[in-house]
Amino acid sequence: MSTSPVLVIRHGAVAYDRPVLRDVNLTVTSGEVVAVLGANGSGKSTMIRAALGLVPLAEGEVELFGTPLRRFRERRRIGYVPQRLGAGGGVPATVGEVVGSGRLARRGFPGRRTAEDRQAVAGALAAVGLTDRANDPVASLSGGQQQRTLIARALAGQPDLLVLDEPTAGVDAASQEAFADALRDFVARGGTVLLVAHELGPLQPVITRAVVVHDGVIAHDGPVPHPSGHHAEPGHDHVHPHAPQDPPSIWGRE
Ligand SMILES: Nc1ncnc2c1ncn2[C@@H]1O[C@H](COP(=O)(O)OP(=O)(O)OP(=O)(O)O)[C@@H](O)[C@H]1O
Repeated sequence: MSTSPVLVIRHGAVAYDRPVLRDVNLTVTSGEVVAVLGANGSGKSTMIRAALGLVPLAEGEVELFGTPLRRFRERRRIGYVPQRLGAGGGVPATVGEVVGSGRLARRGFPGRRTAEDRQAVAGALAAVGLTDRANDPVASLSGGQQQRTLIARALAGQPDLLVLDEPTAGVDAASQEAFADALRDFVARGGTVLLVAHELGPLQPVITRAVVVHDGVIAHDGPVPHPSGHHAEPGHDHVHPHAPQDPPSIWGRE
């Protein structure tokens, strides 16, 4: 199996109105499932968006599949599911249509739908457990199901790298298990995954490496750190404001 770098960030820095990321160095290799963890506002989303060229780097460089970002043209090799994007949004599309749109980059112009397209869409719907909802309007689905629709759209494109920003936020436990299985299957077929998460939950066994972002720098890169104290309690959702005496945590929301 090839272990070539899929994504490299070297000395990456991003600033909006103020610096948000500094000297980020990250290499994701083929077959890895890397979780980006860290507190609210630490820079996790910014890091993956910069890696995809959605946010400009103030310093440093990015390579995707061995090609510098500015010369990278094989967008279809990447499936990206952004954070909290309501797939419904008043668009009267069905689940099947939204997932089918994930095939567009793969089609030539004028782009007829092929048997392969149909198969990929069916496989992606099955992977996220939404086969029986294919003909329903996306707007009629729950938030978690809409999130799964977007994951299926990314899977339908049969990317080599799947980048997901909080894919399981607001998704129930059974769906998280189904998503973990879908990821396993994706990696078994040669895929690589980079995902942002607050809680790993059922995803934990699938994760091969964790990167913790703290205050705009990578504070840990290695095995998944174990949550400690009350952060480890089931159901702890990390959204409460911490009392000043709380120990600092690199795990949850502060
Ligand atoms: N487009 C933007 N313009 C200005 N500031 C931004 C922008 N996007 C993010 N920020 C700021 O950059 C910092 C990092 O944000 P980012 O979304 O990367 O954090 P995060 O770790 O993903 O947080 P969360 O867990 O809440 O999603 C935050 O202070 C945020 O307010």
